Amino acid sequence: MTIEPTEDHKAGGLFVMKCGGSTLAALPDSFFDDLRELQESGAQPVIVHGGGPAISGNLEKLGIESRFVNGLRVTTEEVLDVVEMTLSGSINKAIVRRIQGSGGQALGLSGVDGRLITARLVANSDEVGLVGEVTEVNAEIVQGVLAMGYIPVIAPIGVDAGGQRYNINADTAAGAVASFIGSPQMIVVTDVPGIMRTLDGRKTVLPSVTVGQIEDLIESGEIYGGMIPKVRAAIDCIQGSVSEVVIVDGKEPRVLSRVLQGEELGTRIIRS
Ligand SMILES: Nc1ncnc2c1ncn2[C@@H]1O[C@H](COP(=O)(O)OP(=O)(O)O)[C@@H](O)[C@H]1O
Ligand SMILES: CC(=O)N[C@@H](CCC(=O)OP(=O)(O)O)C(=O)O
Repeated sequence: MTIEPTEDHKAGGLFVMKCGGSTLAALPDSFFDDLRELQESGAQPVIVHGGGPAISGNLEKLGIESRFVNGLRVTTEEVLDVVEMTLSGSINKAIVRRIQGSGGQALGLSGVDGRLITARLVANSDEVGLVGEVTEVNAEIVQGVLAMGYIPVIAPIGVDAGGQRYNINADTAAGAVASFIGSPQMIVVTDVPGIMRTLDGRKTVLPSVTVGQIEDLIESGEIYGGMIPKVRAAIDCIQGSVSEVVIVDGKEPRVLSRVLQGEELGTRIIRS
């Protein structure tokens, strides 16, 4: 089974949207109405979501401290139970319910289901524990769900051949899904209007940045914290089938359709 993106994908074809935990609760109903309209008009959205703040909140309730190394959660088996419960459970189903509430069709999955996301330990697992990097995404499952008329809503948990599960940063997982399914575009929906930098003492959104400029922005400290995995995932997937990654604020009205129509909104990360 193959997916044929429309000639002009910006008018509505296959695209991956990553939705951050920072913004999920703040997304207005109109965001999901826009998504439903896109689905009705023939677009093929694929959602990969985060949920970092909800995981930290659940860990805190259990008296478990959250620790991060370079933006990655230090993940023990005990932490992983909470990560999986939160991402594959409450967060995933909340997104599915909101899409359905707007009249759209959605099907929730985690990377474990059908071995959708195969992963292995990251190189610095001695520091971060059971954190995974993606080795493969089963594109046929994504294509099958889309062909049935549902929006796949994917929680970023990976699994290996031996059945071990891994916690995967949601930006990293979204970039890998975009690459493996051959999506021309990834839209990263977050809580800021794009990549910002301070110019003349004022914070301004950069309309576009190249892969080359990103390293300088990280080096100078202007890109830090949660923005780092986003831009790193962008760099990785832009080297493949994805031609651009757009970082936008989910509270912006009709943000998805406006980005897909090519409106200058947020920050576009492009090859050069
Ligand atoms: N240059 C930058 N421009 C905008 N935001 C930045 C920048 N550098 C770091 N950030 C931070 O990145 C955050 C978004 O990442 P994160 O909180 O992990 O969001 P999400 O949950 O959507 O993945 C912003 O709220 C902001 O604090
Ligand atoms: C390894 C790792 O750090 N995994 C993340 C997965 C969730 C995530 O990435 O959520 P956001 O998109 O909201 O940040 C975590 O445990 O928080």
